[in-house]
Amino acid sequence: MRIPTALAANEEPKVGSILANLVKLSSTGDIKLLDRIFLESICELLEPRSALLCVLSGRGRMMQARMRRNTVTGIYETEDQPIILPEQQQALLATVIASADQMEVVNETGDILAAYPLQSNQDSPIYLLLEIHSAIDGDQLVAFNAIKRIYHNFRDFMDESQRDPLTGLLNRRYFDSCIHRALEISDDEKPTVETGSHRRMTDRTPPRYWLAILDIDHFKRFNDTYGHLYGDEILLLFSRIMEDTFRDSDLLFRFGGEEFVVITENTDAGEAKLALERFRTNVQKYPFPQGERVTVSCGAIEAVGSLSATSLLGRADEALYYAKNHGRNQTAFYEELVTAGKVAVARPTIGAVELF
Ligand SMILES: Nc1nc2c(ncn2[C@@H]2O[C@H](COP(=O)(O)OP(=O)(O)OP(=O)(O)O)[C@@H](O)[C@H]2O)c(=O)[nH]1
Repeated sequence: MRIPTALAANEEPKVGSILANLVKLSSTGDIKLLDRIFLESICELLEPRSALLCVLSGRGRMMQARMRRNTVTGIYETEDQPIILPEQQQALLATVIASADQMEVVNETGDILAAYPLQSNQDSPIYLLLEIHSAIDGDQLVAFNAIKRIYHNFRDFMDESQRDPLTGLLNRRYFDSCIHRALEISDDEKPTVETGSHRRMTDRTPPRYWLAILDIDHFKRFNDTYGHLYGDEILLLFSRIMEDTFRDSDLLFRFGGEEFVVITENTDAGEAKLALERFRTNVQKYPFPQGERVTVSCGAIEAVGSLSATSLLGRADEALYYAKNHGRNQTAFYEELVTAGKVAVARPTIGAVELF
């Protein structure tokens, strides 16, 4: 994605554009978008060579988003690829992570490298790393601090409203907006064959998504045998296995109780099957406390755009029901069950309403 910089070199930041950024920051309901708007705002205000946002996950992994100014066009470009930071930037970031204090150093080309802790007291602390030509002046500093504070407050708020408090996974409420976005993407980017018109076909393989409901088998037994706290521990460990097995880009939810959902991107059904089977066996192999063996049943379906979120969940649930009734500890794909005549084809629905 490219964004034009609103400011020419050496021009004073305009109050209007800063206010517009603050409004944008406070009006999004999506964490990834919030991170991007924050970086855009920082780029517009300070015109750094690059601005990098690092989010440390509880498991020590680092998620990054970076905007870097194209030296020819002057336009900022976001980088989606994993970033390997130069040694000096890595060292600076490590120092700031350890000290939780902001820090600046001058690099070999005379630019200032500055690192700021944005949310160092959270489970997932966030840091901002800037490469800037000259020190931030007084006016810029006021706006910079305001943008940082607003970003911090909204990210806190979103983290709380979108996450399940026990496991830290995304919650049921956040599911609706995510599934709609996944469906829009999978529908819009599907290759189309149109006679007479020239809809452009790209070489890029369109993304495909699978939705799976993951339900711990006989979970009630753990609560009944060892008590509710032990049950909570199982739920927490189960969610960690999800985080360790699925990709960082997959969306992981706890819907409530012992029911979890994953939206996972794969190239084809075979790859989706491998990912879910890997998860199922990882749960089965995991050394849970008290030597208990925990297993999971999964019901999965490809998330195609022609189906509503309600239909997708309903069909994944049918596949899960089948898995539960045929021995548990297995993954069932809705499409395969329909082909094999093991479940009836569901009638099309819009939202929760059946069409005929
Ligand atoms: N520890 C704990 N238990 C919960 C929580 N939420 C729901 N439960 C319990 O989860 C259990 C779910 O049991 P059931 O729906 O009967 O299903 P199950 O025992 O997992 O059996 P199958 O799904 O049929 O394999 C109930 O005993 C709930 O009380 C929670 O947050 N923590």
